Amino acid sequence: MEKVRVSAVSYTNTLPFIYGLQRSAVIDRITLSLDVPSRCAYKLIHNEADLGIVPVAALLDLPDAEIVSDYCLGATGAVNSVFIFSEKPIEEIDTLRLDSQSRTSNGLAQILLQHHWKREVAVLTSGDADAYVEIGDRTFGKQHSHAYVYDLALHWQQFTGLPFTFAAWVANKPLPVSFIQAFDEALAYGLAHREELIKQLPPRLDFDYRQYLMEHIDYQYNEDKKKAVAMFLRLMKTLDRAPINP
Ligand SMILES: C=C(O[C@@H]1C=C(C(=O)O)C=C[C@H]1O)C(=O)O
Repeated sequence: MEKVRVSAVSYTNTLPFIYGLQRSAVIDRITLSLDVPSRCAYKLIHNEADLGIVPVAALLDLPDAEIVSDYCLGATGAVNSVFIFSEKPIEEIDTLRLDSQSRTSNGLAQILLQHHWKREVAVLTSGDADAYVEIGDRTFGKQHSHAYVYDLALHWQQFTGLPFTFAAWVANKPLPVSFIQAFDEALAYGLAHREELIKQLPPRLDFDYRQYLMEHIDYQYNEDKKKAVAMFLRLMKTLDRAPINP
């Protein structure tokens, strides 16, 4: 069989998965690329990859896709790496700039503005705005750099009572069951060895990697996370289709 083309997120949150894949025989059956989330989505949609950790918002553009793993990038409460940053309270913002690296969090921000905070806000993809969405490692240590900081997974939980799923392992075509099994075992191995991985990360005074990878990111794709995906996709369809990434 040809190698399976895998697109994984290039952020710290995905390192446990990479750690597991690199220590499994499955690594010889894949070509692995590391991409920002919006690019993972693009690759799956345009058949430049077969399997990826794909922002769940992109499922709307992937009619034949299947979530194939028991693991995801999620959170139960605060995630600590997906924010709206602002100098004004959310009640006073008129414009929001999206993050070009995101699909899901761009949608989540707009869902929360419309349905949770009940605000009508103009959405921009570039330029100056009252507030902006930012995801991933670029947010590390930035909690005190803005007057107002909204952790979007925390606000989703307050809005719905549910955990949140940012991205899930998605295949855009049927893959052999034996491959999927071996792949998932490699992911599980990486998660079980997070402490080893954390020891290898360069220490940072302004960010706690252990708390992030052991507590904030919640990797289990369980029933409540599935419910969250269904609810999120339903709410996405209620939005005026936002300008999103390719
Ligand atoms: C928790 C995060 O979740 C991410 C957010 C995504 C998105 O907004 O589309 C996609 C993948 C995840 O990397 C993060 O990046 O900080």
